[in-house]
Amino acid sequence: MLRKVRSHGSVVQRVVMMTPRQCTIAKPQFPPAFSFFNTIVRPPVATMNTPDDGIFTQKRVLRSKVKKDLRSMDPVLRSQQDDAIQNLILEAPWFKSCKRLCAYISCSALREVDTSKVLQNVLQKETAKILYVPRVEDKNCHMRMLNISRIDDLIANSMNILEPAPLDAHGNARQDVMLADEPIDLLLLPGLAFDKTGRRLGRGGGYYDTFLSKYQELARQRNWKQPLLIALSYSVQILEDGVIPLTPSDVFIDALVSPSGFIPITPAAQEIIP
Ligand SMILES: Nc1nc2c(c(=O)[nH]1)N(C=O)[C@@H](CNc1ccc(C(=O)N[C@@H](CCC(=O)O)C(=O)O)cc1)CN2
Ligand SMILES: Nc1ncnc2c1ncn2[C@@H]1O[C@H](COP(=O)(O)OP(=O)(O)OP(=O)(O)O)[C@@H](O)[C@H]1O
Repeated sequence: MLRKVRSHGSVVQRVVMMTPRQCTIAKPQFPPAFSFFNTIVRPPVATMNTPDDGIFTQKRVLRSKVKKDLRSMDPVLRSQQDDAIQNLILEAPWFKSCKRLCAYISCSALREVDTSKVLQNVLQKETAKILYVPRVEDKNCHMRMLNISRIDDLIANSMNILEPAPLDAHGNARQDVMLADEPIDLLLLPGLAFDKTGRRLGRGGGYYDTFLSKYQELARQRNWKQPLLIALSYSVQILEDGVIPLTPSDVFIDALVSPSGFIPITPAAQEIIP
């Protein structure tokens, strides 16, 4: 949702992100320096709660627990796990051969698995890969995946997550993956918790589940091969099977990359193991 907000005397448009049970109005902030290692400055928030049903409460409780575990993770261990996960991806045949992919821009303040090395590799001209990254449009869990060709194409949104502006430096609309003529082969997904049956707990915005179900439908209509859905996970984020509450719109992942290796879940993921 775009809201006009008065900031130091001038009116600026800011994207205000809404989680399903909570409307959060972020105080305007000046964009920080562009960096993968951005930190979140939490603004004071106005909060509006609506009644919950049980399963969403269970999800919320689990999110809080995992966020706490992530915050208490030793930074050295975290950095080692970031390297291990990214090295596994960079060496994987399914990554090397992939031509078009969607990936998230990691936010260290959210304790997300770092994607900076992977993205740097993808954006080298020699790899000739086409990259799409998320941009929250904030209407009905609406997120688009837009094409970028340089890290400098990104600016911080109200949550301090880097994302592309809809227009590039020449004023041309960036390509939206939903309007592309060719399919993506791979999606690298963030998340708070995962299990080895393919369940994924996101941050509660419904952005990824909504996007994934729409993209899967598009691929079905066009007779395209479905993209591999591969989530990146610290060891502490892999929970016992069945512990993650499930709601009807949850989309299952194909595989996990954790510091201890690639964990295939679906037949599609088994097929790509050398
Ligand atoms: N790096 C990255 N980019 C992404 C996502 C993501 O999870 N990671 N998204 C995936 O959807 C979308 C953005 N959705 C987001 C949803 C919540 C929060 C967030 O900061 N949540 C806080 C709690 C906020 C609150 O409850 O008011 C948190 O998780 O601590 C960030 C992004 C698109 N881009
Ligand atoms: N395909 C969809 N279409 C419409 N709404 C959806 C869809 N998927 C999820 N939602 C809605 O999004 C909200 C959040 O869902 P949920 O708690 O499962 O999110 P999440 O999996 O944690 O987040 P994300 O999908 O962003 O990673 C719910 O209200 C859910 O109904």
